Amino acid sequence: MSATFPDPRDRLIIALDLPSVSTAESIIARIGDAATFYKIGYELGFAGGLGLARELVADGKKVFIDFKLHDIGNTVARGVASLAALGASFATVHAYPQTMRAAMEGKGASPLRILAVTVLTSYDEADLAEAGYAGGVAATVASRVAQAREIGVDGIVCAPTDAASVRTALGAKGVIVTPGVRPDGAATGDQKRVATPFAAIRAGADYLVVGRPIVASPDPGASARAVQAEIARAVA
Ligand SMILES: O=c1ccn([C@@H]2O[C@H](COP(=O)(O)O)[C@@H](O)[C@H]2O)c(=O)[nH]1
Repeated sequence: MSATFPDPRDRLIIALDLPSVSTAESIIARIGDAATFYKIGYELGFAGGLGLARELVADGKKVFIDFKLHDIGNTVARGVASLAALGASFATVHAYPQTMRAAMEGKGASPLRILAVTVLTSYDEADLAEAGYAGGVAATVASRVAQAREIGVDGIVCAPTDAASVRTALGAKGVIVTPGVRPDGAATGDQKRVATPFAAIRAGADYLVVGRPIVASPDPGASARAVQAEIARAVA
């Protein structure tokens, strides 16, 4: 693991994949102090969520902006500089070398950590082949992690099922963030490479991203605390 976490709450990142700021605010209020870290992606980000991100930062929460940037270098660097100014803790880019270099340049001396997305957790071997990548999931993840490490990116987003091999390739220094996390019995939805919170932490993940199993739960605070209890069991 690349960091120490005195509080298991800090290792859970809740994905606010919700249609409006008011819906997100209501879920955040119900979760209360059970969460310290929120992720904002396309759905909420394109519905006014960047203002909410600023408010969360002002309230002392950590914010992950998950727009998975990929564009010409100048555009990526300037976009990342704006996310650094917003006070985000994490931001994602696709793991293409030019994009990763531009993002590292754009963040400058800010504490924003750039995470490179390897192979989406909704992809299996057939999806990757259909997208034109012949090498298979494990080899593609390995080659992207090697390039990310060479460039000096701060961390990696990968499936929990890839976390052990990514940790070996990355060494102790890089951060590993795993979406595709599902408590036992939770619906997988469109996620294809999944594991439980316990297994993800044991495989070497630093942070777990969990969305629907928490934000669509009848009691989001209790669901968040259940994931954190599993994280605590995994590190005990
Ligand atoms: O490979 C990836 C990269 C990012 N994500 C994001 O994580 C959450 C997962 O939400 P769930 O509801 O827990 O499935 C979502 O915001 C994705 O955009 C990912 O799933 N896989």
